[in-house]
Amino acid sequence: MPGKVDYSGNNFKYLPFGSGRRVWAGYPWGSKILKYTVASFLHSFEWQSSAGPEVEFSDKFGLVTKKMNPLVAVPRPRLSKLELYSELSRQPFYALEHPRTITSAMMETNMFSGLALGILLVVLSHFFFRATLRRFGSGRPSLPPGPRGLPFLGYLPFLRTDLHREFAKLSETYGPIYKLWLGNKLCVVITSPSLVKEITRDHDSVFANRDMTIAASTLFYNGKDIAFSDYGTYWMKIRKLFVREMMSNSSLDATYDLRRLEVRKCIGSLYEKARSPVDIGELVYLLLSNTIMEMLWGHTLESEKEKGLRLELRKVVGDIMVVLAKPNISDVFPALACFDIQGVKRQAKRLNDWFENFLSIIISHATERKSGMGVETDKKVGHDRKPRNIVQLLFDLQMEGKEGNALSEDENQELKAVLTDIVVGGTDTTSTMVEWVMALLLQHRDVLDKVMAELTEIVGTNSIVEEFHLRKLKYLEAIVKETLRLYPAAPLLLSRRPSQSVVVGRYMIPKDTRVYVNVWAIHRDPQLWEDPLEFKPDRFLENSGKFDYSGNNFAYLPFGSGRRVCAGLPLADKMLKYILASLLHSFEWELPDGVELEFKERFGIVCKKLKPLVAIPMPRLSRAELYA
Ligand code: HEM
Repeated sequence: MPGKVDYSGNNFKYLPFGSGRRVWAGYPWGSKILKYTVASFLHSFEWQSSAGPEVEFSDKFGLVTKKMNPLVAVPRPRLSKLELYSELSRQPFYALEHPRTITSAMMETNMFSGLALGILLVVLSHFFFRATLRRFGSGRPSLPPGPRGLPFLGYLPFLRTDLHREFAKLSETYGPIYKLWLGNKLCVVITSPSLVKEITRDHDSVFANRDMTIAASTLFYNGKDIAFSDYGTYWMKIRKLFVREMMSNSSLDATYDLRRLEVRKCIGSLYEKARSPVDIGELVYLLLSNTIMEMLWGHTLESEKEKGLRLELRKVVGDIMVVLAKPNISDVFPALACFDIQGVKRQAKRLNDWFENFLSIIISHATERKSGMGVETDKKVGHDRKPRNIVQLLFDLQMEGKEGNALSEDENQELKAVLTDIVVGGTDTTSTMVEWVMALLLQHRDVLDKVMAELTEIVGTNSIVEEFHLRKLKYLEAIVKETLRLYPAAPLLLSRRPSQSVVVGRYMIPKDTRVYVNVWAIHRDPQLWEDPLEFKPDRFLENSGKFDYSGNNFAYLPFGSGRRVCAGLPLADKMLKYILASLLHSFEWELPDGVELEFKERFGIVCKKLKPLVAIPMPRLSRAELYA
């Protein structure tokens, strides 16, 4: 029995120093000092409680739980010689036979005098150092290297706003895996395919949590959406529903008419504005937001008030992407969160209020139309199948097995969080990429000519682009892939958070670290890509099988990798190519006189062109009806 009950934490009925990896590293010292003090006190004195036999044991709860009332006792010397005390006591403690608290008695002994306290600290640090060495040094991996930063603030004051570039620069000094302290938040940045593989393949489930920030929690109802919810049954349920009902081949086939209608409306409106400058990002954003809304609830926003909201949506979503990526002092110093020093929470709340209003209109439309639209249950695929109304479906799912037709506050928030995700994730990413592709094509006329030739060959100028043409447009596909390489929409993906400490490379990544994957830097690594800064779509023609969007090639990850890979990938892939093919096939594009192209970015979770791309469309199809 004695061997079984020790302080190691292996007997789970007895855990005074904790257990497992986080067992208190100083427990051998702690237990020794405790025994030594008690033995010395008992051996040197006889003790008598000043309260007589009535000692009480009520406690005061805290991180360290203490005795509520100090124990007061009278020490009476019991050793044979006086000199035996002089070694122990600075003051003639032994001689003072009056009541004192045990803690003050301890403070009066030499062991706890100023000098001894210093020694104690050294001893403590020694044990801590040895424990750290044992854990991370000798045999056990250490934390990755990284810049030192300032005490308390860490690297926070040195961070520039374009994190992907800053992180890429730091990796030149510290290598493909390094750490940064942002305040007291430990962050690790990964910049190599083999390490990404460890995170998103070998330890995928450990790294499947997101690192929730105050901004994300405010915007997405405490992580009730798909992108920020923790890995677990709730995330699985909503992601599965979204992918099955909106992203499966049959659902996408069923919604083709909606996409086609919106693309044709966009081409028609461009035809009316032909030969005048057009803001491409704005145009495509409108097309995408209409498409997503049609797919979500079978309707776009049409009343005057709703049109106003529709026009504001792009700005709101753009601001959301920026606020989500902004380093926030409150995240790294939770004690300061109530001050919201940078106003990040206030801004996120304003954006969330706007979305609340927007989504309540959508939800009320969807529930009003319930009887009209209904959820289709037939399994027929093809254009004649009525598309499913996702809002209604989510609503029905929440209502399953319930009486009445009201959602609880929690369920309402879940519904809104998922819808915010789809509207935010589904619009800004794709429209941003269309804008980058068009800008690169206007800069590289040879590439533009080549893709125009492909469109003429595959589609012809007597007809319009249809989705079935897309798989034959190999050069266009290579252009899109090359643009996603140079300007990945989410250059740092969405950060991950390990659910337990784990070794990656040779280094320890502790539980709850914020992990960034710098895809932007990987996509521009000269060891992985020839002429990495050049726009050369042909590299993807030659290696078309080697690079897809699945996240299995860890040198090319525009949609992420592993379990948390982009959930909207099938739609994004289709829409990107369909919109680009339609814009390029229907018009010749020129820059307005005197306008110079530039490629500066506005950093956010989604990295956009800083200055909007403005270009002039000129009709090129054989008949005006093709624009109708
Ligand atoms: C060009 C377009 C797009 C790009 C480049 C893109 C990129 C990404 C990336 C990099 C991630 C993070 C993956 C990771 O952490 O490994 C992501 C997540 C996500 N994306 Fe996309 N995306 C695009 C379009 C879309 C669309 C159209 C939708 C929905 C309609 C969508 C919905 C989502 C969702 C819900 C997540 C979170 C997945 C999860 O955490 O389980 N995305 N996307």
